[in-house]
Parts: sequence; structure tokens; C-alpha cells
Amino acid sequence: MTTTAPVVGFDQVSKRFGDVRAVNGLTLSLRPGETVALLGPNGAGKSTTLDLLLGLKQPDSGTVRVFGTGPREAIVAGRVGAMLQSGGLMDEVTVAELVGLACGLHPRPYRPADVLARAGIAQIADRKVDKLSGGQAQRVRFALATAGDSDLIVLDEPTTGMDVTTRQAFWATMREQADQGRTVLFATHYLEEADAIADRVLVLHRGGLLADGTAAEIKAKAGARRIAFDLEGDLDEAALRALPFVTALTLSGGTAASGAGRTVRIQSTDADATVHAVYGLGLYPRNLEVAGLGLEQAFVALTTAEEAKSE
Ligand SMILES: Nc1ncnc2c1ncn2[C@@H]1O[C@H](COP(=O)(O)OP(=O)(O)OP(=O)(O)O)[C@@H](O)[C@H]1O
Repeated sequence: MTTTAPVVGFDQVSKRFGDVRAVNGLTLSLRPGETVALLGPNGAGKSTTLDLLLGLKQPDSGTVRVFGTGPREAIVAGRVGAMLQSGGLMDEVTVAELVGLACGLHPRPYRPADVLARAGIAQIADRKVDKLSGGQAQRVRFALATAGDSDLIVLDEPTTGMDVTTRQAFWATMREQADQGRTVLFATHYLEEADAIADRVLVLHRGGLLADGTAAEIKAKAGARRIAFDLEGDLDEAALRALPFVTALTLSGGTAASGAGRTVRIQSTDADATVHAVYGLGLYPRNLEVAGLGLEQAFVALTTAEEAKSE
């Protein structure tokens, strides 16, 4: 029986900077063909994790394997393409020269013209790299990450600075890469991107893995649902906050003084019981909606609950 090494394997990996545990006993394994989003609040350890994976930093303890070898060997073999957050682009060279260089260094290069076209930067190929807008520079970084036929593409906040159209085009291109069987790992603060694109979501918190699953599983793990309804007339906010199973409540629309209709939004860990209790207060909720949490709300609920635990 043959066993295939995971694309990426972290085993009890830790990395400290002084007193800060940037990555703390992290164990994870990525399988071929997965598109994986790495989420976490600021300082959770996302960039450090990617740096460890790319061999740019060495763990204090634990092991990092990429395609069964050390990160450096995997990169030298051309198996990994990376787009880093602040990866400085060389000054004084044109986009075409820089992409040509990246293709020249890759063991399994694509044609530079194809790389430029795929990244949507053919029309700015002659421009100096230090004269690009933020979104254009991101596209150039993406071109460098896809200069050759790599099996794993690692992207650190790839769409930061891109406008909506550029972002959509970027993800369409990325999907093509994934559909060809590549593994894609991206760190992002845009949770809607993770929800729409990733097959698997890893939530980091304080250097450890807080959640690992599909976006649907992460939403379910947060264990709460959203309830929204409108109320007319006097509204007793304290009574609403005291409803059973409520974990968050916001009011919008008219003010109590104006008597205009107000919209009540509630997060509840038992929506049926909460709605039942709303009627129990003698209220008449209109336009009642009950829905699962979005990934963003689930992420906030999970990380806030974890913060509360460690305080
Ligand atoms: N070179 C360094 N020296 C000292 N501390 C560092 C260094 N790099 C990272 N850290 C610290 O390690 C922790 C994790 O940082 P990291 O950049 O990995 O987080 P992140 O999840 O990528 O954050 P962000 O979402 O803000 O980009 C943070 O507390 C950060 O301040």
C-alpha cells in the first residue's frame, strides 16, 4: 500500500518572539486539491504560520513538512508558489522583466506572456514596478506566485487593496488553479471570500487552531442563529435582552421616543425558545426571520467566546 505525504504537515509547531507565542503547538495537515482559508483576528499567527510553511522562519519546536520534505526542498523543486503580504517588488524593473525573471527561476515555468495574461497585467507589462497602484502590485505578486506549475499556492491576504472587479477576476483565476488539482492556502480578513471560495476553513486564535472544517461546519460550531423582526410602539429593551438564550442584541430604525417601528436583531443559541419567549412577552413581532449565522458572525462568536475563556 502506498501512502501519499500530505501537501502540508505541521506537527506540534511552536514559534515565539520574545514573550509572544505567535504559533503555539499547531498541528494540521492539508490534502491535495483543497482550497483552504486561514482566518484569525489580528496577531493570531497567520503570517507566521505561512512563513514557517515557506521556510522563511524556523520553528522553535515541532516539524513542518511540505510534500514530505522540508519547506526549502519543496520550494527549490518548484512545488510551491507564494504570494506574500508585503513581498517587496524590485524597483527599477518592468513588470515583464520581473515576471520573466520569476519564470526563469521556476523549474517548471510557464511562458511569461501566459503568466502576464492570466494575472491580467499584460497591458501594464512595460510599466516600472515601483509605479504601480496597490491593486496592480498585488496582481504582479500573484503573477510571481503562478510563474510555474506549482502544486501548492500560498497567498497571504491576496486581495487587500484590490477593487471589487479585480477581486472577482482574481478569485476566478484562482478557482481555475484549484480546479486543475492544485492545493491553495490563503490567509484573509475577508470572511465572505473564505465562505465563497474555501472548501475548508482554519480559524487560528493565539497561535492555535480554534476551528477546522467547512464554512458550514464553522457556522454550526458557533452554535447560534440569527433572529430578526420589527416591533411597533413602546419597546422594553431590558426585557428583550433578558430573553432566554440571547447572546447578542441590536436595535435599529426609529427611536423609542418617536414610536416608529424598530428592527430587533438577536443572536440566540436556541432560536425556537427565544422566539417563543418573544410571544410570551405579549409582543407581536412582524417580518420575523430566523437564519443561521454568516461566517463572519460565526467567526466573531467563536473568537469572542475564546477571548472570554482566556481572560
Ligand atoms: N518578527 C517578529 N518579532 C516580534 N513579534 C512578532 C514578529 N512577527 C510576528 N510577531 C508577533 O507574533 C504574533 C503573530 O503575528 P502574525 O503576523 O503571525 O499574525 P497575523 O495573524 O498574521 O496578524 P494580522 O492579521 O494582523 O496580519 C503577533 O503578536 C505579532 O506581534
